[in-house]
Amino acid sequence: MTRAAVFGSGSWGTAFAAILADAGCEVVLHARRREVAEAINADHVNAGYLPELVLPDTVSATDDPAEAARGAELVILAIPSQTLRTNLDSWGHHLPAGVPVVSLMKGIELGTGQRMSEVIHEAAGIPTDQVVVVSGPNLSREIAAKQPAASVVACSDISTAEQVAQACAAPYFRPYTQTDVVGAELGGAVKNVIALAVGMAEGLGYGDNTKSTIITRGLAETARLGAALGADPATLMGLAGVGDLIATCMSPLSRNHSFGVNLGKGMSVEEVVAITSQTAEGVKSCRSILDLAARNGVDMPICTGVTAVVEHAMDVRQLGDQLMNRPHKHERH
Ligand SMILES: NC(=O)c1ccc[n+]([C@@H]2O[C@H](COP(=O)([O-])OP(=O)(O)OC[C@H]3O[C@@H](n4cnc5c(N)ncnc54)[C@H](O)[C@@H]3O)[C@@H](O)[C@H]2O)c1
Ligand SMILES: O=P(O)(O)OC[C@H](O)CO
Repeated sequence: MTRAAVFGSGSWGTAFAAILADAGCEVVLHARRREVAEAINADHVNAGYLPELVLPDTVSATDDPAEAARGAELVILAIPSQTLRTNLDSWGHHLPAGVPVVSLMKGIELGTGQRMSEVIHEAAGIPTDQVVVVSGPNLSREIAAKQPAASVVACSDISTAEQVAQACAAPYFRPYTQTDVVGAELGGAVKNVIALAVGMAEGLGYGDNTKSTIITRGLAETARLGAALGADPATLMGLAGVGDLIATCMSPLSRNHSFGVNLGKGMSVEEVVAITSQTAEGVKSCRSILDLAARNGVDMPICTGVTAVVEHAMDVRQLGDQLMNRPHKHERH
């Protein structure tokens, strides 16, 4: 039985712990707060995040990172992107050597413009051929309800990707292996910003033509960034690209989508943050994605507009006009 350590006991870390357990792993979940770990051990439920999910007996929890990491044959990281480096600086030295380290995060680090796999490599010294990315249309509440879904397991070393895919293959969770780590990570990070834009459009009262237009042109700007950074275009047409883009942009369960809806309805960023208890990665990563695009000479008009709204440089009601009134161009450019 593979022993897996999951760091981050929020929505996705908890749902992924259940996937691993249902795939036959013994799982230790690391929670920052002792009372959360104790409640999970006592009740087999993480009430603050996924109260409807009863965790199997093979999932236990601890607030001690050394204890979580001890003997792990597989490490999973499911914490907010902008706090990953601080977390790894604090307990990354406990991670066992020579085991796959899986990123579930969907963001780009502010300041450095690094993808999460790059942060893991740099901050925890994990060799790149042991860093794995799992990304796809995986809304945690649907996964927790054991509704069928698939995902991409990407690693530069295909045998490591296959090892991780084997460990997380559950009856309701179907992994597909990949070697395009860059494409998988960009698809996951940029779709959050596009989902904010779709949410804003919905909040402003626009319908499905508008939303489909944003999704499709959002995919176009993701593909341009991917091309500049060496991603395989096919990855962005797959589960980690268009698959996740559709799920996140269309679902009321998406935190990014919901955040955008509230902005479109006229709430301020601060007001939405105040009522949002979970991570909406696009709000922080819009700036880092835009900086990464600028450094690579890539035009990302939807990300530019979303960032302007998030940073108070533009009223949400101006976003549509700004996007519609740009010079006309060929669809492929
Ligand atoms: N929830 C989903 O449906 C889902 C699906 C796929 C990917 N993801 C990605 O997984 C990552 C984690 O998302 P989530 O939904 O589990 O988030 P969440 O907000 O539900 O949970 C975040 C977890 O990280 C912990 N954490 C550690 N250090 C922290 C810090 N300094 N500040 C705040 N929290 C800290 C929190 O305690 C919490 O357990 C994100 O990058 C997200 O985009 C989420
Ligand atoms: O709730 P969101 O917007 O963070 O999206 C969750 C997942 O990334 C969907 O695949």
